[in-house]
Amino acid sequence: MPLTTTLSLESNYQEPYEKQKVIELKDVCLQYSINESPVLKNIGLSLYENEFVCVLGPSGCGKSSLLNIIAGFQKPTTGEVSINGVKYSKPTREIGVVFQKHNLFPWMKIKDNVSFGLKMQGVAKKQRESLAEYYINLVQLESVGDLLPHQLSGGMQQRASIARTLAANPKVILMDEPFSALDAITKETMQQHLISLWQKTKKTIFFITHDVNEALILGTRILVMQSNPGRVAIDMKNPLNQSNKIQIDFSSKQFQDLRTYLISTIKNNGKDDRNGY
Ligand SMILES: Nc1ncnc2c1ncn2[C@@H]1O[C@H](COP(=O)(O)OP(=O)(O)OP(=O)(O)O)[C@@H](O)[C@H]1O
Repeated sequence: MPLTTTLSLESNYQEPYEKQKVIELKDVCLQYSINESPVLKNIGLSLYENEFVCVLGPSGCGKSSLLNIIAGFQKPTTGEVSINGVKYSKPTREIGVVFQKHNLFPWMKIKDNVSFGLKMQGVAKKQRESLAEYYINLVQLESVGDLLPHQLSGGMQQRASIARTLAANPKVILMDEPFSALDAITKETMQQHLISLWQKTKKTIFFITHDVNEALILGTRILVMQSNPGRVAIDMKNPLNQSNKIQIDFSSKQFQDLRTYLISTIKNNGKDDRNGY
């Protein structure tokens, strides 16, 4: 696949017609204060059903700001965001968020943490217990449902956070560096868990990471942002990850070339000085 054809300062990514557009950002700009330059400028971006979108970019380029806008936590200064064609500017149940640090309630058992959102939605006790059990099993935490968050390892806590997010049955899951605080082995296991969850649940995932390998392992699509102002510099299909296969050959030339290409583009703030890979 010639990457050079996908290079553009604006996102011109288009999915085949049979895929449903879930999230759409039109001309989104963000300026935190009138005295400061814009953090995000003219972002046009669509996220489609069952996509796993990984977002890379230099520190401070606006990745989390973009995620906060999609989550409805932050209102864009101009431009609009819609889900299934309906504009929104506040958090919606259809979008779940998983952060770098788990946000489980420390005083609640894992099963109660997982069912908390359902309780808030007024779901009957029996039904929320059975849904909590289903999602706890899905993230393979069945033996720890009665424990408190501090009794779990970091990876297990993150899995519980993911179960809590999934239990609310959102269409889209936004993840802001969810595995960056984990050790290398746990991170790898979590990546495998997440791929398997994504395959089972068919959610749209928008996943911020600083780790190029992680983006290449997980993403079906990779965005690279540039800074000052934050824009989408590269929007490409991940040629290594188009068939839901979990194993990627790290020693392959294609993997190494893509990795070098992405790293060089991030270092050069969105520009690839080697004209493709
Ligand atoms: N609430 C805020 N108020 C003012 N400025 C902010 C706020 N949040 C972020 N910024 C600024 O916006 C810019 C982009 O920050 P953001 O956290 O979105 O970038 P990022 O790409 O996620 O960074 P990193 O990779 O380091 O997490 C930075 O200059 C940051 O200081």
